Amino acid sequence: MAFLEVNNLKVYYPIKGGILNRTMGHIKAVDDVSFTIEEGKTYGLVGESGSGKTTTGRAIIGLETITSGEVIFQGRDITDRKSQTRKMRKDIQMIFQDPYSSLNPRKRVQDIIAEPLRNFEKLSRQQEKKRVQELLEMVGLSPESMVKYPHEFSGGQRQRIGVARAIALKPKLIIADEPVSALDVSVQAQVLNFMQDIQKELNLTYLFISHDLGIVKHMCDDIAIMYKGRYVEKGTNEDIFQHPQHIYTKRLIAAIPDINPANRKKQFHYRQEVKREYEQFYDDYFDQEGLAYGLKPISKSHLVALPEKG
Ligand SMILES: Nc1ncnc2c1ncn2[C@@H]1O[C@H](COP(=O)(O)OP(=O)(O)OP(=O)(O)O)[C@@H](O)[C@H]1O
Repeated sequence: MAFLEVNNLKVYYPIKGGILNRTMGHIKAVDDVSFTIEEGKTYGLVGESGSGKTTTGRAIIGLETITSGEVIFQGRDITDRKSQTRKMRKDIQMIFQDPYSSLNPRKRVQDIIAEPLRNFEKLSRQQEKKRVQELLEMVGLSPESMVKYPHEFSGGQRQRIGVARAIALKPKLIIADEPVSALDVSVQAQVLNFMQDIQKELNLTYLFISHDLGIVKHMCDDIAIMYKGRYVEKGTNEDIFQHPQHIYTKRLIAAIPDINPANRKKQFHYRQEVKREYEQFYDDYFDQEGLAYGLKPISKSHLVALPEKG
């Protein structure tokens, strides 16, 4: 039995218009996406802005209405949020992208971290304080942090507070939506390493959402590349980085900056190779079905990426 199973997930948003505000069509934010995650592993969802990563994560946790498909968590169907038990809701938590806006600026750290505990567990004042202290210690912050407000912390520290809140209920699955993209590069590595440590310590499973393939390479066991709500390619970390099949994946890999001077020549040649393949693919694509897809071939640079070939 897979730990988390997502089958044929679709999330469509209606496009309203006209004087009667009728539904004129749909934005297919997630369009027929399926994957499984094994316990204790990290599954990466990668793609450019608007590809449907966040919607996928939010749909799993019940924050978006699912148009069709199913979500099975530890053998139980949790597609419909109403059917989720309190226990299931505790078991899946989310870490948000922006540690600056996701923490309530008017609340003290103690109240921020204790909020899920207050919703789900009946603890005495004393027990709650002890638990918050333990959580702060776990994420590497001092007990004095309890009485401070979010603005008194750096971005990396705030994301640690976000993690402390997410793990307060001892969840099993954490959906981490771009957890480090709002942070300085120098702090990103610290937070990512810390997330890996805590994963081992608590046997957590991650659904890791990112637009940054370099980070995903570092973090994820299995990876799916998304484009316009659909999968372009999925596989193990090795499949994706050592043997990418799709030109879109190859372009993303070619775009990862390599700061090691020893690799520059290799990377230059790889980029040239990918560019040639992309141009060939682009020509084939527009010969066959360019107009059907509704894209005007204005110039090659006009396109960020192309959909799956055939
Ligand atoms: N509530 C909504 N109503 C209508 N359209 C939406 C809504 N939420 C998302 N979308 C659309 O769904 C598509 C997928 O959005 P989503 O946020 O999942 O992408 P993403 O890959 O996470 O992008 P980003 O990295 O920029 O957050 C986009 O075209 C977006 O405009």
